[in-house]
Amino acid sequence: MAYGGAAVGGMSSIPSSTSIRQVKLDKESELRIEVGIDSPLKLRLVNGTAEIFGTELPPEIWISFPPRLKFAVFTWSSATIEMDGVTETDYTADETPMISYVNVHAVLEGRRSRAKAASTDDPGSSQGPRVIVIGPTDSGKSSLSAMLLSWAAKQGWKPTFVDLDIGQGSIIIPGCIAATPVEMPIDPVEGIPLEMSLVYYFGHPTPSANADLYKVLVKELSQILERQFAGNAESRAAGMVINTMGWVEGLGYELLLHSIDTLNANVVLVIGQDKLCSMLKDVLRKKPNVDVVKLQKSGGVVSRNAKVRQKARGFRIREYFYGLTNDLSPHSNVANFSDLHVYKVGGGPQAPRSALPIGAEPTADPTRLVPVNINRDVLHVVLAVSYAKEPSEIISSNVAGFIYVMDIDVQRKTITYLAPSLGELPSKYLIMGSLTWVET
Ligand SMILES: Nc1ncnc2c1ncn2[C@@H]1O[C@H](COP(=O)(O)OP(=O)(O)OP(=O)(O)O)[C@@H](O)[C@H]1O
Repeated sequence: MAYGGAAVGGMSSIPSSTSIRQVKLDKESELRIEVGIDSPLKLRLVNGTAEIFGTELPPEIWISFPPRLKFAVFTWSSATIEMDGVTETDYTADETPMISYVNVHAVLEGRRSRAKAASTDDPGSSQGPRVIVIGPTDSGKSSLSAMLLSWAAKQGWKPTFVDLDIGQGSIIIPGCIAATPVEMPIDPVEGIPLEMSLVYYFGHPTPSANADLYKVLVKELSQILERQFAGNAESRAAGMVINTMGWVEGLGYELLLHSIDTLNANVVLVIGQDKLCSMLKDVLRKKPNVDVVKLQKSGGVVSRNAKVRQKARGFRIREYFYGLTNDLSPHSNVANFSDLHVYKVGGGPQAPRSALPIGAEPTADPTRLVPVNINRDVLHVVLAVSYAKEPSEIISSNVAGFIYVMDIDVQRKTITYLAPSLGELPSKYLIMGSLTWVET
């Protein structure tokens, strides 16, 4: 799911067709929609009040939702909605977990207010809630994170959104861990504005490619956030909402525990899994300031298989360069092989076997930098542009953005790449993972 921006309604226009359908929603019910795969859907709130994942709909304004978007229009009171266009499905539901979600929000609000009132000299009590949302794939983690952030922003807080879900990547592109302050309710169409985001590139859609690097990057991100919180009482009191990966077993579970620990989460929300919830309660019992809360999964959450997820990753990358509605104009540039330094991170033994003590097994160094010779293997790869000033800073540096390799001319030793903006890249150090994309 893509979300972000200032307010719903950036893409309004008046529908031309006469096929407008009206849906009346009763108190605490929702209209669940999957937009058709080929054309957008227009929708407006005719009367009452309604919200999409925590962001209120403006009255009377037609909003265009892009193909394939899945969402729910929920009302606390009652609402009349009009739709114009094709949907894969749309139906109303009056059983939702929204009351329990908003109750969590109310508790978090109380903690934020108490943190704001506390003296900033007391780092413990001036820290607002650090909420981590955990659950299997397709349990509604991103949607719940969006609601908690939007409801907080609506009340004037600027909570920090931390996205550790490298599989989908709701802040920027898949393969990243990222954080950004959320200053306004999130626009379910436009996504979160990127300007303030802090992004680290892991490079793969699953952590198993290099789990130790994932941990290192979560640690880097947390250190920067701690520094920011130390100097900013407002964002410290607003706290964080952390979205996680849907891998909750084995290594995935271990990485979740690592994230809880590293980011000092003090509210653990577990969606829809009793076993996971009780495991976490058990292991976190020794941390009395951490609350583990089980929440019900919404029946509206749409499941996505591996193929759909893979496609969604491609759409996300396309959206980064071209915008959701082709409203961005990326630039293609040409550089010489010698102008760019591409590195892969991790892999390969740390030291040759001959250099190790007898009997010792060579271990892979998760943060080892491996220079990449630019050749046809780099074609169609998405590369992160590091802020590093020298190679030794690559692991600890966040990234400025991404380029996409469109063409490699081995004879002329030139590389043609697509960049989101014109001009020189902020750095010549590029990180390569396994993320590729074929422009369509
Ligand atoms: N109540 C709802 N009605 C309709 N669609 C919904 C509802 N809640 C969530 N969805 C949609 O279901 C899909 C999966 O939800 P979401 O992304 O929140 O799950 P997730 O647990 O974060 O998934 P992942 O583990 O893949 O990141 C999304 O497209 C989301 O917009």
